[in-house]
Amino acid sequence: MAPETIEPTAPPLRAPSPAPTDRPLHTLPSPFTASNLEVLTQGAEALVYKSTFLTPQTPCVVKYRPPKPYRHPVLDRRLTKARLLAEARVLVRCKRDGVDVPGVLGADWEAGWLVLEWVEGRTVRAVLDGWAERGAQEEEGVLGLMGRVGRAVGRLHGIGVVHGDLTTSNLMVRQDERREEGVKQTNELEGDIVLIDFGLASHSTQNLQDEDRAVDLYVLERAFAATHPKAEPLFQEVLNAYGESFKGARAVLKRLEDVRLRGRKRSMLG
Ligand SMILES: Nc1ncnc2c1ncn2[C@@H]1O[C@H](COP(=O)(O)OP(=O)(O)OP(=O)(O)O)[C@@H](O)[C@H]1O
Repeated sequence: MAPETIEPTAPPLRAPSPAPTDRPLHTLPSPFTASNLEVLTQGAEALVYKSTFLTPQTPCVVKYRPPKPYRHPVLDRRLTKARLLAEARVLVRCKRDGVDVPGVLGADWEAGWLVLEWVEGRTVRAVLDGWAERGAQEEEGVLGLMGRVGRAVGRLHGIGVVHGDLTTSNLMVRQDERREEGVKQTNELEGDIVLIDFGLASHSTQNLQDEDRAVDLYVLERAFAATHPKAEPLFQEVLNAYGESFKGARAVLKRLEDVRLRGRKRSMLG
């Protein structure tokens, strides 16, 4: 696809002056309406909604990147488009190569939205918080969960994708479908791991370095230490499973040791 060029008639490259009216910036165009959208999160970059615009029985996720009033409109549109396309491409690639991620159902990069498959379940963060509140028992269940997280990240790295923001909020535990059929899922620690939020992901078959993969693991390790102190001692299980998950995983674990060392030096220097 030919790169977009800024037409000579475009306004000069400076921030536009504030709009004279209080035009709402976060309005999604049709087919989205207030009655088929429910806000899930409001991040700095994106608004994430649960939507029933397809059918009331088929929920989906709408990820909307609203225009940034402080950015030049031409650059803003170009950046939004690039980010949405990058996220959609990585998700499609993952799905194709058997990594469990939400499917892309649609996108309109001019309007700034992406529609993704709804994952029935909870984030690993919520699951581990619940487990800690219940007294951090069922260690075996958490070890199993850790192993599945390690294998899921390994599969991702094995196809040449680095997530870029691996936290326990960006990993979901898919709820067992049997629950919908009335058979209660006995243990919420069970369920496949689904990776979400590929807004910062990068993909490359040639240039992906062990360093990038090791930094991905390091971010996850730090997230566990900061948000789940009770689960941290079990984190080694993530690394054990990761080490077995693809050819080259052990070299990444070796590199992780260097990344940790640099991290420690940095925190000692303040
Ligand atoms: N496909 C999905 N199915 C179910 N829930 C989802 C799905 N995608 C996101 N969520 C929920 O919405 C929350 C926010 O989503 P996400 O992490 O993609 O957005 P974000 O962090 O605001 O995005 P970005 O980092 O790209 O600005 C998740 O933590 C999760 O609870």
